[in-house]
Amino acid sequence: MILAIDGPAASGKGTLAKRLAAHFGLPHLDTGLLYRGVAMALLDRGDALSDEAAAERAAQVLAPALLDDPRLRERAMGEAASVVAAQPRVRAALIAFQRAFAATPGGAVLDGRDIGTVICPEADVKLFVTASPEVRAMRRALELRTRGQPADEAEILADIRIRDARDAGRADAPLRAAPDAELLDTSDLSIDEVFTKALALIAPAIRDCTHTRA
Ligand SMILES: Nc1ncnc2c1ncn2[C@@H]1O[C@H](COP(=O)(O)OP(=O)(O)OP(=O)(O)O)[C@@H](O)[C@H]1O
Ligand SMILES: Nc1ccn([C@@H]2O[C@H](COP(=O)(O)O)[C@@H](O)[C@H]2O)c(=O)n1
Repeated sequence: MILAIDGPAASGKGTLAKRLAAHFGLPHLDTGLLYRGVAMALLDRGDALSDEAAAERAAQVLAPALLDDPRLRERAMGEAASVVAAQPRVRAALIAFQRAFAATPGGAVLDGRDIGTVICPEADVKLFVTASPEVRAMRRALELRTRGQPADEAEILADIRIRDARDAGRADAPLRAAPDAELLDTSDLSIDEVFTKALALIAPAIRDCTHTRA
């Protein structure tokens, strides 16, 4: 059973994906970390983020162990990731790893921007998680402050708007809901409420999937 969870930055898709993965006993891949890893490799080497050949090489040799590096979670890395993610050669180099993960026996949960549209268009469950930019900025600011990092909510909101526009506006695998995705706006929902609503939304697909395999 493959669960594809897409949505814009800080919408809560990762939180939901982790929770669903634990609930169904499936492995989870946060695919944003792959693009963050490519960006970090370029920045560490002093390569320009716009150097598509260098970015493609970094994507081809990306080591899964790198995905645990806490620097990947830094705010600037999200912005840098969205620059390299607009490059078709980078996206192409990361497809095989994501599809292999999705093909884990028993299934997997992947979250990102193009899981339901490009990586796993055949996914059994597709959710597109959103929240207003203001709510996302507030949640991200709270998250950063909890980690002891500075957080200016107005700056974060501006970043989020830029990232949304870049992710949705790129030619290759833009951020968008798959036509058969369930939409889930989390703006006015707590983390527990989002989980409960997601379970209700995906129940028919889970039932179909379980019956087909029985
Ligand atoms: N429903 C919710 N209510 C309140 N806070 C939430 C909710 N869902 C997620 N959060 C919090 O919002 C922040 C962003 O959530 P999360 O990391 O899941 O978003 P994301 O969409 O995966 O972000 P990114 O695209 O940057 O990976 C986290 O601090 C998380 O704990
Ligand atoms: N499937 C994906 C996942 C991510 N991206 C790009 O990476 C940036 C960082 O992602 P986060 O989920 O960690 O915020 C994001 O802004 C996208 O540009 C992607 O293109 N496809």
